[in-house]
Amino acid sequence: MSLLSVEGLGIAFGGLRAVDDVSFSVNPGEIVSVIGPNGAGKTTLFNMISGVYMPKSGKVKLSGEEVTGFAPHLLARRGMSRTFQNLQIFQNMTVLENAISGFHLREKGSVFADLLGLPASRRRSRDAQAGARELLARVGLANAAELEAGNLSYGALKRLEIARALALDTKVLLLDEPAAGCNAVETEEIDHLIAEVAASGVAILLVEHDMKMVMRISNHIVVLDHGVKIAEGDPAAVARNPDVIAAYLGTQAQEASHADS
Ligand SMILES: Nc1ncnc2c1ncn2[C@@H]1O[C@H](COP(=O)(O)OP(=O)(O)OP(=O)(O)O)[C@@H](O)[C@H]1O
Repeated sequence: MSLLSVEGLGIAFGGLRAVDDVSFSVNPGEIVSVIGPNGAGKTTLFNMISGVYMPKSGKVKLSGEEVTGFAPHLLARRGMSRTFQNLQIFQNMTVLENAISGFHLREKGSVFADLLGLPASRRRSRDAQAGARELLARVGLANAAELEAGNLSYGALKRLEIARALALDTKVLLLDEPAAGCNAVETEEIDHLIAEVAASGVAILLVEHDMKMVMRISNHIVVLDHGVKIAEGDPAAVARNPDVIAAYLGTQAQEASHADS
């Protein structure tokens, strides 16, 4: 069974159908990317899947259970986490503290138990610390645990954000432009990390503008244009699809005519 399935998802802003009747699914270990020209509806689709926007139509299912419009923390408890285009890292905290913060969404303990330092709360924080160190090792940041996050390179910050999103026994990981702002070396490190996470059985949904990266790491690509799914398939099939070529060439032609005028 698919870990994530999106069935006929749609939303409109005013009269504009930003996403219209989009369906696809992501299986364990699979990397699925959503691409499309600017304004195609990628971010809006992501926001509906991750509980930021309530869809007007359609369903989101996690392992067969309907979770349409569930708040992000409820999705996280069911195994779905996301990263954001803009880094959500606490720059003044250490790398380890940032990774630990990823564990707090799952915790059910009371604030009073934490304030009083009760045994259950001490155990939880020991577990979170051990889990966070494991995650840092997984993303190649074990040696940076005690550094202030603000001192990390941009690529390392992006990997820290992925580590934090993995803290919750994540089964479905949504990555919003994980390589944005990264140089070629950092992008390659993120490539490897995403492939490694997928190989561990996590279902990955990716929105990314770096087309080379998308073509390199995706098993399956969904193409949106004006809110509608115009194509899907493996990278080679999508790259030679005439509708996809026309959608991208159309945007370039528009940009060129704006540049001329
Ligand atoms: N909150 C909103 N209110 C009104 N219109 C919106 C809102 N969010 C997005 N839109 C519109 O919906 C359409 C899809 O936008 P969206 O940001 O999802 O596209 P995108 O594919 O992510 O674009 P980009 O590649 O530029 O990030 C656009 O026409 C956009 O102007």
